Amino acid sequence: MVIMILLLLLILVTTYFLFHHKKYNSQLPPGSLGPPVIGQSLSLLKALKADRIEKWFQERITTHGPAWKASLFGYPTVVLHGPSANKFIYTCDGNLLSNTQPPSLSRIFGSKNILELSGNDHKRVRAAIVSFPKVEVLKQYVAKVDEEIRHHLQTHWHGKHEVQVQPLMKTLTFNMICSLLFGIERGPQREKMLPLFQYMMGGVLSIPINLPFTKYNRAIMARKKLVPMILHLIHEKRDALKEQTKQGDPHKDLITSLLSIRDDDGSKMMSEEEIIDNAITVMIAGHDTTSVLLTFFVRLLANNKSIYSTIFREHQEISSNKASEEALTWEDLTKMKYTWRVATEILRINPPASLTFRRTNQDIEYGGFIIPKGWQVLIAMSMTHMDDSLFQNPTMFDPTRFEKHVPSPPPFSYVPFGGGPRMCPGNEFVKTETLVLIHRLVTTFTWELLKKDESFKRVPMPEFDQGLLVKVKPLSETTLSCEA
Ligand code: HEM
Repeated sequence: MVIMILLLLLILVTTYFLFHHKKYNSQLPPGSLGPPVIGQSLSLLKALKADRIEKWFQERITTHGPAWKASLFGYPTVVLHGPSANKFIYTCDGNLLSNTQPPSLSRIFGSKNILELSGNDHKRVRAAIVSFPKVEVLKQYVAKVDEEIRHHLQTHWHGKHEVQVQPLMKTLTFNMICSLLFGIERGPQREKMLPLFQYMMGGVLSIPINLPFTKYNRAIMARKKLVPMILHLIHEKRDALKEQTKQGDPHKDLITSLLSIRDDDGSKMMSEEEIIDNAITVMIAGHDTTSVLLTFFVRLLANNKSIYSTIFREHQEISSNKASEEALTWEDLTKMKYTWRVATEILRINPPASLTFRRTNQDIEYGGFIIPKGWQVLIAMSMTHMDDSLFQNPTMFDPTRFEKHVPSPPPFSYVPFGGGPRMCPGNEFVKTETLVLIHRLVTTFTWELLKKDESFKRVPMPEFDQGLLVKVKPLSETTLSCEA
């Protein structure tokens, strides 16, 4: 019954758009909207699952050029390609191109989440969010990140012969966001929250049917349980702030930061509801993306001896100047330049968030075409990453392309973190977590893939079939040859 109603709604929406765009027929980009309702969604989903989206997009770019129409996920869509298309999507005024999420997602994230906001509201909430995960603040937290990572390795890697990397990277990133961004220390509170977040994340990527036992329903129920927990946290942090107004540190964690931030006229910048919705959004936005990068990094080091050796030397050099249990510092991270270039190249070849959608709020002219009001606009960021006019030998893994002396790629061609006013505010946080983790991994363990060709599906985030199974050994038991 529910499926029938959903199908009917889709047919109505599609019919509306079919008639509505008739007046623009000659000005629409080339391409076809495909079979009613389904359009090309199944074919794109299939390509995502098989990790063949570049081929899928390239075939259509070759046929139609850099702008073409299709019907995807229930909406007529214009798909764009190229740095200027990226710039258009990332910098276009929110009144023309909105980032509105489907209502099913807003029920999980909450209606006041940053992704939904535009104009001054977006600026205000974003200013509050970026006040925490920025370099000046993160510098003070390197030892804390290091402690969290060493505890993770001690608990989940030491003494094990085999580990599943991807689920562990998810646990690590959840703990890292809890510790640094929410100020929730290890213990029962975190443990209660973990399954609730997992249900919510499962719901974000599910079919939005709210019936008992569906993934989507579990996500809605999880949000209901999580909201009072976050509210309690907000009240605790507000009381703590009041008690220590003089010596208190407003940058203690993201939630304290959001509570402390004031407008020019001294009034609060964020309501409790906004803090709750954005705490949830930050967790969902940061969790799978970061854990995908870390998982690909572990896989690369197992597969590429030459890169592994160079990284190993970089980190040995840093440890050789420190006492054995000494925590890492910001200065140490600044010496991990090669490691970050490797991460940058991983993000080029395998951007965790592969597609960016927007919706038009009015008819828009782009590249001589009309994109009618209510249509979707889509870019796949890996398409500019794999464009040989922008990156030489794009399929070759080559971190040297990000060396200082090599000219930077043209603006808006390298976009794993998006760009413009909505560019990911978590990128420095990701960098800190990645550098510290790789340092601790390569100076403590060696590992090899148990299944050399373990594949992954994009659903839409890359998910390894067996979670990326690796065999681990403590470094002390391994004779290493560091010859590149
Ligand atoms: C490798 C890890 C990550 C990647 C690849 C990534 C990627 C992105 C991308 C592409 C966007 C822009 C989306 C758009 O324009 O539609 C974005 C936005 C966002 N990201 Fe990240 N992200 C990562 C980690 C994080 C982390 C750790 C956090 C939390 C600290 C975070 C929080 C956010 C937020 C709140 C937004 C929305 C910003 C806005 O609308 O103004 N992300 N991210």
